[in-house]
Amino acid sequence: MPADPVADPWPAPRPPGPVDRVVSLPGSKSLTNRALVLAAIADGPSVVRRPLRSRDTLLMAAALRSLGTSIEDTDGGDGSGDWAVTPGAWDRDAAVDCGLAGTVMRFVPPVVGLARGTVGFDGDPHMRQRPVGQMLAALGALGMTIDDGGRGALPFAVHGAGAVPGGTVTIDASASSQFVSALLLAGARYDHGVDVRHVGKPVPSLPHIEMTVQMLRQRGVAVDDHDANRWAVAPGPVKAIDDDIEPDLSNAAPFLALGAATGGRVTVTGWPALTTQPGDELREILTLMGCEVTLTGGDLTVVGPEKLHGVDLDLHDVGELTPAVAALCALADSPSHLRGVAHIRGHETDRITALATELGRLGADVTEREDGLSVRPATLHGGTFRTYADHRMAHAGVILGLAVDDVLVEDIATTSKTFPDFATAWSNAVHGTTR
Ligand SMILES: O=C(O)C1=C[C@@H](OP(=O)(O)O)[C@@H](O)[C@H](O)C1
Ligand SMILES: C=C(OP(=O)(O)O)C(=O)O
Repeated sequence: MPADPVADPWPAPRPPGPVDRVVSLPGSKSLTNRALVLAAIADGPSVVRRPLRSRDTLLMAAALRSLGTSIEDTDGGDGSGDWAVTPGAWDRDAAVDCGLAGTVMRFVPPVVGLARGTVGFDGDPHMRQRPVGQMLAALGALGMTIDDGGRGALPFAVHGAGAVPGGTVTIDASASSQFVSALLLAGARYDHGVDVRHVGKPVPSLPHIEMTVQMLRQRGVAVDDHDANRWAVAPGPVKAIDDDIEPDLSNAAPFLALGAATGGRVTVTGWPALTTQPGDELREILTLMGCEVTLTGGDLTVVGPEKLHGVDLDLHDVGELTPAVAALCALADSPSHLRGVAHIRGHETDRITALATELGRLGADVTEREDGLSVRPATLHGGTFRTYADHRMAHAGVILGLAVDDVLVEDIATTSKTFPDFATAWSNAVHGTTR
């Protein structure tokens, strides 16, 4: 019988002293899933090099394959090679499992309009709670036929007619930047392109929209993002290009925290000099917390201070970093305020409530706010850190385990959403050479 991850939580390893470690990380989820979608609607075959192979990206590959795209492992399937993508005739009905991947639920429906067939979408139980209604309404306004039973949520079906008129559309994307990215990714292949105008509270995670725009431009697509809250994609082909996937800089957070929280040193290799990934912001955040941070020739090194300092941060643009940063704040010697992230209540779980609850259960002094958390210094103790099927909650749990004895992390395997065999990589990093 396999172990029950809830009944048998994972003992988070605690290093005996400051660590000195060099780590290489798997590829970026956000870059891999965009590269796959763009390759599938491109004007010829291409290769996604060093893709992330994790639950979210395997679900994306499966979704695109089910439409009729060929995605082949260039190494015969041992998991170390690239993905060769050949666009195919999208002429069939299909069923897409979104799992808990926002990128699958949001990026795939807009391209299904280009297919001929009816495609059903569903996912994990919590996926039915995650926001998508505004995006489905926008697709309707652009000329697509969606059947969501009036729920504005999973499960829903998209009826592809082989072409999408496109044009101008207004959307409230304050719940997720992925609504905008999704429309832009498909937009060049719509008859009139797409002109997306956001109306509502500020759009979160803007670097992820910049990532989308940059990847479209790299493929010869004209995008006008001159005005705030407006993105216009001109109609035309998406050029097939081979793409190298950067390491996932958001998943670097726990590994950099290993240096930060132990007063040790961790180097992450392959850090890009220029990137649209929000994880790059960790350099600034960790510096503010008292770390020494240097980027030399693609090696990012973090040296932790004797004691981390609290921070007052608006994480609106980089909300996915909140769980790791909140865990570090709970280890700091002064108060912290993390603001601007109301939208992360719609992530894999309500991350604000989950963090307040679980940090609090281990003794942290936390106040939950509508748009974030306040954390004051307190003496933490061991216990079970629940993860709510959220990979980044698991990252928060293991970070606490660096400085607190007997932290048990529930369902460590939930990290497979964006990181293959995280538990082994983490144990190796923690138990590596110590100074
Ligand atoms: O486009 C993307 O790849 C992502 C956008 C962000 O979503 P939200 O805008 O919903 O926060 C981010 O949090 C998510 O992890 C990945
Ligand atoms: C919000 C996240 O994921 P998703 O792509 O499922 O929205 C995340 O990875 O932190």
